[in-house]
Amino acid sequence: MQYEVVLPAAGSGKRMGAGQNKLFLPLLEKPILMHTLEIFERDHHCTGIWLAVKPEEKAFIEELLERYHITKVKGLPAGGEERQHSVHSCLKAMEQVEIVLVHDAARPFITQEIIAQLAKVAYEEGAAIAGVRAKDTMKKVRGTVIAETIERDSLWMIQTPQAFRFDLLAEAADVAEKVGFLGTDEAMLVERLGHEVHIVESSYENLKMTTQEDLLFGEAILRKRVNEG
Ligand SMILES: Nc1ccn([C@@H]2O[C@H](COP(=O)(O)OP(=O)(O)OP(=O)(O)O)[C@@H](O)[C@H]2O)c(=O)n1
Ligand SMILES: C[C@](O)(CO)[C@H](O)COP(=O)(O)O
Repeated sequence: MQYEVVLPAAGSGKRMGAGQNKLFLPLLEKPILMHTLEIFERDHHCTGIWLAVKPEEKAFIEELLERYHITKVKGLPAGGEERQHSVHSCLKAMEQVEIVLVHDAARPFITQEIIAQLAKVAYEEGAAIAGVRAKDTMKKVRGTVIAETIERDSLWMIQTPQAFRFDLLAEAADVAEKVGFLGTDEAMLVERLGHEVHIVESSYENLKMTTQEDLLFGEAILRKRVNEG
């Protein structure tokens, strides 16, 4: 199933504490952003990449695209204040396609098998998101006191990619903007419209590089993959 992908890359990386966009930090000598881009560059089903960037970082990212021979980028629209705004900025710049994936540029370990499964379910059902089952006991806490232990069997930790029929996500993003709703993922915007969103079981390796220790885990994942060939 063919698709185009939106990669929000206009964050600040505050929780990484590196004093710069964390996507430029290296994992085994290659910037995190380029690891992510190479996955979609290599995937024959991906027909276009849209990268939301900070205007002041655009020229540097264009240099990186050339250096790493990334050819599928169709546009680098300006990102916004929040991740949702950055994604919306790409959706507004795109031509109508059948299936669009949204994937955090900060998740450089997604596999082509999971991407393919998401695109297929989105084609059949309209909306599909990646996630993994919660592994720890989950509790709601008020202040420092446990308010409730939440039944774990139905809890999933949600990741990206999130795949949609383009017109469904575009409408959901437009409505959210109109009413001033801010979600932490794209599925929330689609759920608000009353549309079912399906889960596709992903991998615990599909980490988001968020804090310093993620870089250690990330390098370990890359080394394992290199050793496995
Ligand atoms: N206004 C924003 C905020 C985030 N992102 C992107 O959304 C993805 C997930 O966001 P997150 O991990 O929260 O990244 P940052 O916002 O950079 O991190 P922090 O919240 O620690 O500042 C990242 O690829 C990030 O670049 C974006 O395009 N535009
Ligand atoms: C969309 C997301 O990756 C789902 O887990 C995540 O919410 C994005 O990160 P943020 O820290 O909430 O911006």
